[in-house]
Amino acid sequence: MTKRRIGVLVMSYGTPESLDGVEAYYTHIRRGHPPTPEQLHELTARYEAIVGGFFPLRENTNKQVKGLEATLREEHPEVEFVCYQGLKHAQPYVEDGVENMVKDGITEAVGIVLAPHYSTMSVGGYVKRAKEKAEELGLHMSFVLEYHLHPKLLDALQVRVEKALSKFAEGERDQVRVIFTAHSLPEKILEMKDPYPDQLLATSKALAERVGLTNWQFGWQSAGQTAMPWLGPDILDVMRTIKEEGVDKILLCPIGFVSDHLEVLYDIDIEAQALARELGVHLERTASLNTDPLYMETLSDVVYKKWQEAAVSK
Ligand SMILES: CC1=C(CCC(=O)O)c2cc3nc(cc4[nH]c(cc5[nH]c(cc1n2)c(C)c5CCC(=O)O)c(CCC(=O)O)c4C)C(CCC(=O)O)=C3C
Ligand SMILES: [Fe+2]
Repeated sequence: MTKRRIGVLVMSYGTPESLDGVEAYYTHIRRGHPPTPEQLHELTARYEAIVGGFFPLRENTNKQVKGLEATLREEHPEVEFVCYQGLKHAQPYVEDGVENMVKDGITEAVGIVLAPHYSTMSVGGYVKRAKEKAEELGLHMSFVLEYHLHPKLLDALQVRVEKALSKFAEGERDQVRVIFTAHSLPEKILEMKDPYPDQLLATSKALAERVGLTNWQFGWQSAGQTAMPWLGPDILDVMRTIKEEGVDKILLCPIGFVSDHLEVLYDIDIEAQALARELGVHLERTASLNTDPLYMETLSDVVYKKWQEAAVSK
């Protein structure tokens, strides 16, 4: 008997294939408007500083998709899960992923984004595109919208916070200010009652409680350079402010990201580290989740539950 096949559309931001591809990628992020030469130069320089010949997010996403498929198959051998990639700003695009499932004869699928916190602008954007394509092609799809308090996700993050804290001298750990961070979004999301800030705070609080942190706060990172206001405070400003208050040990914990990429390897490891040196601050950051088995199990768990829910309601 052939097994029932279930498609899983695994969505992620996407990254260029090469330095030559940065312009097309940036143009896609800017909804078809090419960047100015200065903007292109600035972004290319940031990639050059981290890539060393390859783009880490591409490899990491490939591995996460494979890891999720392996975990789903191991945990649920009675059916056959098949994972497809759908990227927001690079090929294979979200729509390509949906089309590939249909071409392979998939008739039921679950979509999930490699980002644990829901916001209309980010996760909502991926889901809207996948839904539209699925409806057009007659594919039955349901979507995981968030998993920011999943116990296994929190387990994985807790281990990382504890490990990073152990890099500070034993008697100094209670002086370390832990800053949980995520990608900033335009402030206008607040008017739309977007759940993003609250979900990020919920993950932060859950972790602080598990680790027993009393000395922590939340900060936004990687805000865009546009005329409209973005959510703040920015972590670079937070670092300056708390240094003035006497804090000289900081741990950044980027809970909004699940992979090593530009915002972690450049915005934290290069930009924030340079500021830390300037301020005389000892700065550490938690390791990214990448293919941590606990993260793969988190994804597998929420995908399976969503598929079951959809199968029952059909
Ligand atoms: C919420 C959010 C996440 C997390 C959730 C998710 O993962 O979806 C995220 C992740 C990422 N963002 C990334 C890269 C970029 N994002 C940009 C621009 C923007 N990001 C935004 C939001 C987010 N971004 C927004 C509102 C903009 C303004 C333009 C727009 O309205 O869309 C720009 C343009 C230049 C700049 O502004 O720096 C770049 C290069 C990469 C890939 C890194 C790599 O390749 O290693 C990743 C994982
Ligand atoms: Fe981004």
